[in-house]
Amino acid sequence: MTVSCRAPGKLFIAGEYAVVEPGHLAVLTAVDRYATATVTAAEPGDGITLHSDLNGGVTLSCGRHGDELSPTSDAVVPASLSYVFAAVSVVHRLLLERAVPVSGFRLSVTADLGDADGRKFGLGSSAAVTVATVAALGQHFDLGLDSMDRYRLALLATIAVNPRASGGDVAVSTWGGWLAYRSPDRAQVAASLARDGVDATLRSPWPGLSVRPLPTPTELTLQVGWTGNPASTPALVAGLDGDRTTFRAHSNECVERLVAAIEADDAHAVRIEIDSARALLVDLDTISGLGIMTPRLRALCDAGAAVGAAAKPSGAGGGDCGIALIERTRPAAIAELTGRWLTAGIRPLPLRTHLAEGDPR
Ligand SMILES: Nc1ncnc2c1ncn2[C@@H]1O[C@H](COP(=O)(O)OP(=O)(O)O)[C@@H](O)[C@H]1O
Ligand SMILES: C[C@@](O)(CCOP(=O)(O)OP(=O)(O)O)CC(=O)O
Repeated sequence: MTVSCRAPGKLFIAGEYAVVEPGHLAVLTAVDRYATATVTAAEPGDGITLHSDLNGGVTLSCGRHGDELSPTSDAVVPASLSYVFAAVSVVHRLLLERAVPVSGFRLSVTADLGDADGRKFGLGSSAAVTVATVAALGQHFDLGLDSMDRYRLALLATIAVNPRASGGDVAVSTWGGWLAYRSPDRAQVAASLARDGVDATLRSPWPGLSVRPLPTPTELTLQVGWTGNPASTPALVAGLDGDRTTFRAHSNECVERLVAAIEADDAHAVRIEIDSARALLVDLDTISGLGIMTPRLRALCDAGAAVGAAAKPSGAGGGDCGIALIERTRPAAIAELTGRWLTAGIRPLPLRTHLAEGDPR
């Protein structure tokens, strides 16, 4: 028996950086690029084997030591398998808590979230890989996990690797479509995990967390441009020291208005709030000197302004992708936008929204 599950990548629409603080709001959308996790039962005696297609192929054998999963022999977990290993470890602990017999398996993960040369676009490969792994193991062991369980397990795995991660990417990779997300207090969640275990933490309150599916805008199309430069999100987030209360408050107000505009399918209001979100990021960048706005991201936004699209960096900035929202009824302006991006060395990515289950659009 083989089980295969895929999970989509993501783009931040607004709320980056603010959403790192528990209870703060972001809007994200899932895109039609995926990570896929495949689980097959192992031959008797073969234990647990993890495999990723990254870097030409990486394999790790794992075994149980006490209640923990760890690499067999003295191997360390390679960075390319850190999220997969963390996800398997969390599910493994849940299996032990539920007294489910842990028979051996081979888990293999692939992703198409970068280009053919293996360069990542910043479409949330770590979250997609983590969510796909949890989903595939949940099915393999018949754990009866719903979306909230899968999100929570994937977030527990994610913060084991990167404690500051907001989990917005994990949420949108779980639910798909457009999503309004408020991040939970990850320190409290981690404390609950250490104190009460996985199963109890799945059922406990997660202060700050809220997840709300949004309708996909009908009048606007999302254009995505890749700067060609990969960025390091943890390094950028770590640089965000000092008191950012004002930025976060303004961001929250802006994203709340954006959510209302998306729910009303009001294209004009959506564009206004995207412009405000960009202005807030530009101010944050100026005050903090983080390097969010690279010359190419600035060019990407300037091209948007020149054709009447609302454009901004997506995610931590410093490279990766930017987005532009523009009315579907303006094909000439869309063509001009992509032409300007190409001239500025920005590669348009032909991405579409990965719709949430049951979304009629
Ligand atoms: N195909 C894959 N197989 C296994 N793990 C992957 C794969 N793609 C990405 N990852 C994990 O995600 C990490 C990259 O995460 P990150 O740098 O945050 O990029 P992103 O912005 O795409 O999430 C990798 O180091 C690896 O641990
Ligand atoms: C700064 C952030 O709010 C947004 C970062 O978004 P990116 O899209 O840059 O993320 P990855 O590419 O997946 O690392 C940090 C966070 O929310 O954790």
